[in-house]
Amino acid sequence: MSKINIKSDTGISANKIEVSYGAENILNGVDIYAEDGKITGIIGPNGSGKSTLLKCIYRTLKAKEGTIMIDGENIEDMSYKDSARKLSVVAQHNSYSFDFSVEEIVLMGRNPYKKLMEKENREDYDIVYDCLKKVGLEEFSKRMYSTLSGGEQQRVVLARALAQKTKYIVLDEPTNHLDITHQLQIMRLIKESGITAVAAVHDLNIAAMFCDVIYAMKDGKVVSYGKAEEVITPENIKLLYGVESEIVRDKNGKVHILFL
Ligand SMILES: Nc1ncnc2c1ncn2[C@@H]1O[C@H](COP(=O)(O)OP(=O)(O)OP(=O)(O)O)[C@@H](O)[C@H]1O
Repeated sequence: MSKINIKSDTGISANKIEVSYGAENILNGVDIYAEDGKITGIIGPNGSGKSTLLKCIYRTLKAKEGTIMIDGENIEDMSYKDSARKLSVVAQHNSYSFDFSVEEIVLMGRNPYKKLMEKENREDYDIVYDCLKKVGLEEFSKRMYSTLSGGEQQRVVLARALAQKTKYIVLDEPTNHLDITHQLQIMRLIKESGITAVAAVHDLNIAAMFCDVIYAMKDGKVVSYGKAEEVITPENIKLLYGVESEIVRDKNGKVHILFL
């Protein structure tokens, strides 16, 4: 693999990240770089370390070794409030200890801009309703989150992340639970919003359609990275998943995978 071309003052870089649970190494010196304005995809089989890497970036896990830099600043030197103004998250599993309405959950996206006990204002509500509209859920604002389907819940969590108005977003399988209409809607929304995204994506065709750069992970290491056509090859699919495949191009020239 060639050297990753990192700009030191913009984007998100994960540098030589190592994580272990007990004696088991989960990430073995992972380097990735998410360039401003691009969607960076992370693919790889179950258990390859995608979520673990994303958790280090969104600060629910501290790496044993290595650094995460956002716009040239080490996240360890940032307050949680400051990093939450830069980076929002759509995690893989989202449950709440108490039941909240959809509106209340999306309003949580405004917390990084509030002082302790400060009330939401008109602008916050306008942002919340604009984001609910973007994910097609404005009619659901008063519904309780627990009563929504898995796909509707996923879109609420995305609306909350968008309401945070960050430059960067981390998404752990954002199309999980979504039917194909909503998978395409959500990925287009992320692409068109111009937000810089780092996303773990299981569906290789979705990754090929929407990601500008793809990193392929296996056993806690990056084994390939580049544009979709460089990474999504029959050889890499065999290496990652042990499956035979054929790559064809759709009418827009995007790679499309046929599993054999
Ligand atoms: N808290 C933990 N304790 C022990 N092992 C863990 C813990 N969290 C994750 N692991 C292990 O780390 C490995 C990587 O997990 P991770 O969730 O990062 O994989 P992934 O690539 O995101 O997988 P998936 O595609 O299934 O979501 C797995 O083998 C998992 O069992």
